[in-house]
Amino acid sequence: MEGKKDLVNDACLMVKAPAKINLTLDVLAKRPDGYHEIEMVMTTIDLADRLTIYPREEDKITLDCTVSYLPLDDRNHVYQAARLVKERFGIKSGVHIHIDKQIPIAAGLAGGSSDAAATIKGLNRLWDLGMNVEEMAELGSHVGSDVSFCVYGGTALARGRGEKIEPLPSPPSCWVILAKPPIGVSTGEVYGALRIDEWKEERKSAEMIAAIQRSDFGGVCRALGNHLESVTLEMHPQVRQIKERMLRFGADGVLMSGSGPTVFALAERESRMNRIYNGLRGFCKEVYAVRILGENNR
Ligand SMILES: C[C@@](CO)(OP(=O)(O)O)[C@H](O)COP(=O)(O)OP(=O)(O)OC[C@H]1O[C@@H](n2ccc(N)nc2=O)[C@H](O)[C@@H]1O
Ligand SMILES: Nc1ncnc2c1ncn2[C@@H]1O[C@H](COP(=O)(O)OP(=O)(O)O)[C@@H](O)[C@H]1O
Repeated sequence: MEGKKDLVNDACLMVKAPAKINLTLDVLAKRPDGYHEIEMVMTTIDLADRLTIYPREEDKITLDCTVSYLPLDDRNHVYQAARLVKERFGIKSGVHIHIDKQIPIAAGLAGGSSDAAATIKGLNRLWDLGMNVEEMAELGSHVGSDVSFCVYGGTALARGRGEKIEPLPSPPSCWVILAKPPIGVSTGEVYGALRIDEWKEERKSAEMIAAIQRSDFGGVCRALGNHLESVTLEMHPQVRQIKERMLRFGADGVLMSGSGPTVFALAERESRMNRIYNGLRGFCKEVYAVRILGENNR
């Protein structure tokens, strides 16, 4: 492995990068800078990439990854995050970062954003930079809109273009069954196809926050909502088929995450989780059953 030749020693640091799901995603307005003003409730789940960070003497950032189809240069969010930390703090040494990729890519689960957040948190520890969570979230927002939330983790309301974070309590404990159809979705394309002038969809974030605060699982299921869902459903009819199948197998609530195409079902009981998981497996290659991760990990 070329990147590991000049490692300082065997000392390395491991950081977990969990995926997120959107319990809500309300689009409020299109902004002059091209982004959309949004409100969304997100929570991290127990499906995670793992990063191993090796210090190196040479002033260079190198990456390797368990999957072959991700770029390992400055197009990778991990590279961008590491470069940003080095620039901000004037660090003259380097790192090699190994990415153990478990989160599906371009899936609406913020895999790349979570890797970037884990890189910032890991380098903060490795180089003893003393950044607090707010400072790391601010730095991360320059890599992507979802990176700030991923720095906080847990459950939170995200506002602005996604970078203004207010932590929330954890939703009631439940199973999350995820199914990703074999298509990748471009977040920019989905936002771009929104016809915001004709927008009449109900906003769900306030109702979701109230249900979470009451620890009301039924209320959480009723408050699920995503304004990007109809756009992606129109582009990819398979997403609707997965939703229908999940409901038929007994899901308590079903929604597409982020810009998609991953769809998740919530289930309180393990028996339901098993039914949904087994019912989806013959239909879709990528199916996961995981738990919500809980409180934020500040
Ligand atoms: C939709 C969401 C929901 O959590 O996630 P994913 O589906 O990507 O996981 C996020 O809003 C995605 O965040 P992220 O993936 O970090 O987006 P960015 O890289 O910042 O932006 C990609 C593109 O999406 C559009 N964009 C993004 C965020 C936003 N509030 N308004 C936008 O219009 C812009 O066109 C931008 O160029
Ligand atoms: N470390 C990374 N992991 C995943 N995708 C990455 C990474 N770095 C850059 N990307 C690019 O970011 C895009 C979005 O990926 P991802 O974060 O997985 O999806 P999403 O924004 O839908 O949650 C992909 O086109 C991918 O090539």
